[in-house]
Amino acid sequence: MVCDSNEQRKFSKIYSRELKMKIFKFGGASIKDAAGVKNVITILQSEGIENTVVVISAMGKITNAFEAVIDAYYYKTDQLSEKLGFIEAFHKTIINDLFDKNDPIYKEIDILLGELSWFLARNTSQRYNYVYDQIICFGELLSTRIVSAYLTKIGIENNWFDVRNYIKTDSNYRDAKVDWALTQDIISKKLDASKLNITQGFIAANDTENTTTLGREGSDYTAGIFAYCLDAESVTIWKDVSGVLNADPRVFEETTLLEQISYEEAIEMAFYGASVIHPKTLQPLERNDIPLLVRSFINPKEMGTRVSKGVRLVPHIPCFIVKKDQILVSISALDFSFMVENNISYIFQKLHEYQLKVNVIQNSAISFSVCIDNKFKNFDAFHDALKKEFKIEVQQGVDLYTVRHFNENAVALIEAKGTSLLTQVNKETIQIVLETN
Ligand SMILES: Nc1ncnc2c1ncn2[C@@H]1O[C@H](COP(=O)(O)OP(=O)(O)O)[C@@H](O)[C@H]1O
Ligand SMILES: N[C@@H](CC(=O)OP(=O)(O)O)C(=O)O
Repeated sequence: MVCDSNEQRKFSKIYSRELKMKIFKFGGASIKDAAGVKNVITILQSEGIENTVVVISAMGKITNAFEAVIDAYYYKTDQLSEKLGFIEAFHKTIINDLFDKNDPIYKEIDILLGELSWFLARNTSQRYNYVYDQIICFGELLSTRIVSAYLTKIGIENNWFDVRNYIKTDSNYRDAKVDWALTQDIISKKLDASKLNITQGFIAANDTENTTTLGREGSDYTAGIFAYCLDAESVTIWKDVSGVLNADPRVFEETTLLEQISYEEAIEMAFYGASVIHPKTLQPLERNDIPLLVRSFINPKEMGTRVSKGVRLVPHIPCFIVKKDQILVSISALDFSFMVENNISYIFQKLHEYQLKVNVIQNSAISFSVCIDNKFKNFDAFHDALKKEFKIEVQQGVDLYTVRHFNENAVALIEAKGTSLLTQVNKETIQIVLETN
């Protein structure tokens, strides 16, 4: 029988879709202890383990523990061996709970910790960001070795690989940019799509094989990179919450699950500071129209949130995003002249130079206000650089609330939390800077 070309196209689409890969990402919270590792394996078994890439972060809060090692090493404090001891003991406790004493994992962990000691002893570089990436990567190398070994122990064949041989970046340590063409070429040629693949999130390598990283909390982004390069069926990020909620549950007592949101909505939420999805993750998915599912590793039977193209927000309710500990700065010229293009562009240049992230901007004829994040602790230097030419008023420790799809009740809820210092409204979004104490 000869199929017409439409039929053929339909068939090949269905067929190729069946062969498409799934990408799963498990963050630190999901594997913070031995019970967490077992739970991840149960989820993999019930979801199906073929044609899958599993991207895994460092266990629990171990990346923070590695940052303490980096500081002790770089600034030569006497706490280095204590900080290293904590990391070793943390992982050994987990493997003691998961494996028999003669399991090869003990040797693998010792080899990795030996490589780390070797680096600490031999490194001569003074470049902080380079040193940071060469050390921080051991969190993900350790966690993925443990998960892979546990799968092997219980008889599930899997393919552990070093993601640094797949994702290639420039040499901008701690915030490296992906070389998409090279990465796609390597992934499409090397990755065995038929297997259960286990690899690291967050880390990558440059063209001289040095480790680079994609920015803190970058494992979601790694999942997005694999999904894009493999034109995957979907990406599932497994979290300790039921999905994307309409507010951060650590700040708001009552929250509602968003069952369905568009990429655009998710990008807006991430832009305004919602920390549940890493902002860079969505772009590669949106480009290839790959759905992102955010599901609970605590209740894996629940559907969670589906992020996809052009869909309505369901349910259509106000969504709250909070950024704590911001600085509100109001800047005006000393001679009361207008704040126009030339001085505003000069101020922006300085904000960029001192790595101050601007979250709200408002200007009037003679003053210009910005609400900023002082993540890199450069605010005092910025203030010193500007105070000779401008009058600057500063209010530290304020909170920035953003409400998407706001209504009267939502605004009243926020305003009841403190004194409103600045409000900015546009069609879908209101931003309120609050003093709360
Ligand atoms: N809008 C939101 N919806 C769901 N969770 C949110 C939201 N805003 C903030 N969170 C917080 O994000 C946390 C999950 O993100 P994160 O800790 O980075 O996970 P992981 O370690 O798995 O990457 C949740 O525990 C929750 O407290
Ligand atoms: N371990 C890295 C990368 C990451 O994304 O972790 P998590 O998925 O636990 O947020 C970090 O903590 O920054």
